Amino acid sequence: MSRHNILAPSILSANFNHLGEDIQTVISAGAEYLHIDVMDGMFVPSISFGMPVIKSIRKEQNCFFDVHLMVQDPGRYIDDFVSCGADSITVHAEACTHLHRVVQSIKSKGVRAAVALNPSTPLNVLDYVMDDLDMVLIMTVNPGFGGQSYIPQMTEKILELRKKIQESGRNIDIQVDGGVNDQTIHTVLDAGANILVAGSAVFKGELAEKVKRYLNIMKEYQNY
Ligand SMILES: O=C(CO)[C@@H](O)[C@H](O)COP(=O)(O)O
Ligand SMILES: [Fe+2]
Repeated sequence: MSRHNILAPSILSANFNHLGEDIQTVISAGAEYLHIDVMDGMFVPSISFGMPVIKSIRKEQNCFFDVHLMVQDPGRYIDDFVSCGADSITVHAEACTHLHRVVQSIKSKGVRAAVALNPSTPLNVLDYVMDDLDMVLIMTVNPGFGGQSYIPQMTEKILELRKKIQESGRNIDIQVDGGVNDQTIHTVLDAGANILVAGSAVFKGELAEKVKRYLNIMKEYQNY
């Protein structure tokens, strides 16, 4: 079966002094998604950036905005993130009291809907929303910071999710986020992930070279 693999550089690890240029570099090198981490200091300990920053990037970029909301009760902000340019919105299952309602609200705005699971959250919390999802995000670190190490037990979780999706005949992307780098990229692709977020591995290196190298590796897994 043919699989569409996508690289999603996370700007959390970018140098904000020249953010616009660096985004252009990773997109020109072939990255299809731009991963945008929003943190509220409540759901996760850290605070990153929000709507004004995204809006301002959107003025100069028409690439795909993959917005990862690490925000408590994200249903309050769906309209805002759609109007600042999100193409896909990911909410955490753990942050939503009414997950089904939030997913419906994202879909009703005509953008892609995704749910993220923290490392300790089991896959079965998705059972009754799966039909409405375009993507599931398996967190391979505890959310909140860039530059953490991949949690090895998450490989089993990715494998299990890939099996579940295959058996159901659904067409749902599996995104992984956290600790994806030279050491772990083959592991997550082997396990069945097809959208790879990479923050520090891309932005702390030679940007274009890193993106191209990862895309070449991902090509080897197209017929998985
Ligand atoms: O959502 C998050 C962190 O919570 C991420 O998207 C990070 O930005 C990934 O960074 P690396 O682990 O790739 O450095
Ligand atoms: Fe993220």
